[in-house]
Amino acid sequence: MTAQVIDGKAFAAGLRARVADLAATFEQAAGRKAGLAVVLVGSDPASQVYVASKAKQTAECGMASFEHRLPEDTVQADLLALVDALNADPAVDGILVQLPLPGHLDEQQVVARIDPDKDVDGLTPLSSGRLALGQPGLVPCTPLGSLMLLKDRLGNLSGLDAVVIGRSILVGKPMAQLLLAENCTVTIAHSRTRDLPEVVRRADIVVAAVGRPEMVRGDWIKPGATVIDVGINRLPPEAGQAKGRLVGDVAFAEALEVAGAVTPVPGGVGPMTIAVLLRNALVAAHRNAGVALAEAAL
Ligand SMILES: Nc1nc2c(c(=O)[nH]1)N[C@@H](CN(C=O)c1ccc(C(=O)N[C@@H](CCC(=O)O)C(=O)O)cc1)CN2
Repeated sequence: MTAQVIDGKAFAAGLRARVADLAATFEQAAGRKAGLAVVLVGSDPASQVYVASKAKQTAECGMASFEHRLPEDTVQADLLALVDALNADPAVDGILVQLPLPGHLDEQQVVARIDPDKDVDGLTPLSSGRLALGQPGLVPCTPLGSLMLLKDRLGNLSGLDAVVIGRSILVGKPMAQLLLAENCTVTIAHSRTRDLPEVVRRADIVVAAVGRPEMVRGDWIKPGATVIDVGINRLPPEAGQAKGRLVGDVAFAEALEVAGAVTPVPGGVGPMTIAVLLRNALVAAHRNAGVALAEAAL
């Protein structure tokens, strides 16, 4: 039987609609809009597209969008000064610095400078610590979006075997923490993992976040498993085409033959990333303004 294709685009649209409803209620209660600031340094083409989408979707949800585009040769001190100014701005509830930053900048220092109460990316040391300790806080967008898709498909995840392939700060590590908090038995696999296919074959849940096109093959997947593909890789263009095809880290057609459910690329986890960012910005706005929010509604 063919696997269910998990429609992240539709799920993200539903989440954005809920955010928009609650953003309007927030504006009534707080007497101002919730505000999200996004900082882009340089001209990476993919980052430009993501930042433009973030600004557009923020405004569509009825929140204030503050976009800061800085030149490629921006120095660390100037970027830190902008973060400081956004930290101090009462109209800004959430701050996101688009990653990756140009190589000459110290990413960790920039992220750590963000006020944890405005850390809608969930990447500051305090947010990471809270997640590890099981304390409430803001959680990185892609892992939280992936968890929402998993819970929507599977309900209770308790006791399931989960393998996360990749150990990045942005996805792999927080994803593993979230699955652990749901009482999964979690394995984090990475480039040095021995016999990766065999490790993956044991998993009821596979989260692939390695950045290697179609690396996870169909015969690695346990029959009926739920596969979340976080990879977004552009293949070289075929003859006569300007752009190459987008593929994930999972061989999608092969996975469809074995898995119980699988996210497509595009249209799976990707759209959830921005929808969860808007959700996090709204959560931060409520906390910063002292307005109550039933977070379960999101
Ligand atoms: N500070 C951050 N930087 C980056 C993050 C992040 O969460 N915080 N994530 C990624 C990029 N990203 C958002 O920033 C992002 C990636 C993908 C998508 C998306 O909707 N993808 C579409 C396909 C888009 C295309 O055609 O290229 C999909 O999968 O359907 C949205 C946001 C790295 N940086």
